Amino acid sequence: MAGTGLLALRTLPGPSWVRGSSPSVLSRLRNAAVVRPGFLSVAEEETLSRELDPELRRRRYEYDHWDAAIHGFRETEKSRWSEASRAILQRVQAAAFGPGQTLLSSVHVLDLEARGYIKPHVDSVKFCGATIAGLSLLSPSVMRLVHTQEPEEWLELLLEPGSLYILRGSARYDFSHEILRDEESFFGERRIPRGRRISVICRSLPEGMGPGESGQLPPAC
Ligand SMILES: O=C(O)CCC(=O)C(=O)O
Ligand SMILES: [Fe+2]
Ligand SMILES: [Mn+2]
Repeated sequence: MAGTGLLALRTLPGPSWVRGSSPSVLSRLRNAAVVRPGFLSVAEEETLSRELDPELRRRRYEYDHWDAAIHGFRETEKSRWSEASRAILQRVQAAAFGPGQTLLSSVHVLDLEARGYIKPHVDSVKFCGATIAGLSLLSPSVMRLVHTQEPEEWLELLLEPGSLYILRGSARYDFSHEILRDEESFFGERRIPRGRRISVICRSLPEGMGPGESGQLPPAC
């Protein structure tokens, strides 16, 4: 029947910050790819960006990530935080990670310039465990997840400033993730203009690695 696909997409169940190629992929990943818009209060967003901005500004934007996945970025691995930021990171840990999961001791802070973007990749299993949780600051963006074996299966997450996203299990292992460049930054029909975006990313330790071994990890995962 003509138009059925479109009708199906329009009537997909689920929150308005997650879109998917089909109802089945949406329901399969319901707990594996999660967006919590407004996770941060405006004051918390300001706390984080005020703390991070001066540290990031000391660096230059780069155009070749070691695995060539990220363009137009600068980054830092941060392990010392103000008390106010530590409280925020503890909320992230409680919201995204299970009691049995240990986190990497340093948090990945990534600053993408307005024309910066992240190409599709799966975070290395050598350096990162089952769960990735990221806070977005400053600019909205669209994260696209595509199944590595069946590329017709995809999900798009609308990441507004102040939102938290969580990728775990199948969403983390079986799907690549990317942040769309400005020219391609649409959430369905809706244009999401990209500006500078800072993300604060917490990851669990690789499976089977004890906290004592995390010192051997490379600076960025
Ligand atoms: O900026 C983000 O939220 C994701 C970054 C990312 O995918 C990575 O560093 O592996
Ligand atoms: Fe990644
Ligand atoms: Mn990385």
